[in-house]
Amino acid sequence: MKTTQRLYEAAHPIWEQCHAHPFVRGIGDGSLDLEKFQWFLLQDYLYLFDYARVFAYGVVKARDPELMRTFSANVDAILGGEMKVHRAYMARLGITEEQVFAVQPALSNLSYTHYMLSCAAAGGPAEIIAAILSCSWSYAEIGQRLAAIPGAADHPFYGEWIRSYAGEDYQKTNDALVELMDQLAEGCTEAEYRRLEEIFVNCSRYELGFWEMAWTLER
Ligand SMILES: Cc1ncc(CN)c(N)n1
Repeated sequence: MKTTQRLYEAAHPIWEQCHAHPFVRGIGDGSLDLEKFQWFLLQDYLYLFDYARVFAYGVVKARDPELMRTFSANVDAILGGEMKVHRAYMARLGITEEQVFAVQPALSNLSYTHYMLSCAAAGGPAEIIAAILSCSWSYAEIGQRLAAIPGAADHPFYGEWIRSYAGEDYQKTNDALVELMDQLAEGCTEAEYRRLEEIFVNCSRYELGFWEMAWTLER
């Protein structure tokens, strides 16, 4: 069995809780409170800077130039790609970048990013990909599932969010990360695999916590 298949199965019950979370369901049926989405957006914008830093650790730690370029391209894809959608929503809501930086990250957010950063600092490229993969992959799956709901991707407000994560660019970037995880884990021992699984499952738990943070407006 592929490493990523094992990881997926290990985190599957948590991912199903993410799909069933009222925040995610609310995006899908358009009923989500704007205040909750706005809080999510602010927290997620802050989150993405640290998420990009996790990839930046990969640039530092990769020995292979091609792998270095892959990590670097992902830093770019976050700062210049995924965050564009956030900036578009911020413009629609009249929020400036300065206002975002004045917001304190919620502890669920801070704990998540610091966990990823500590895994990246202590580990190598495989641990780094394990730390970012549940983030990238779970959103790819959420985007696809929400886009399959009739009319959801055309919603005048939440449609853009759904289309961005269900879209080809995001899906392709995620597919490449899934493939990279399998490549980096090739030939690893069972103990090494267990460490990757521990990181992947913990990050999935943090993903669920992030939805809850936004839903409860955790300060
Ligand atoms: C918390 C979180 N997790 C995942 C993603 C998708 N990159 C995100 N934007 N934010």
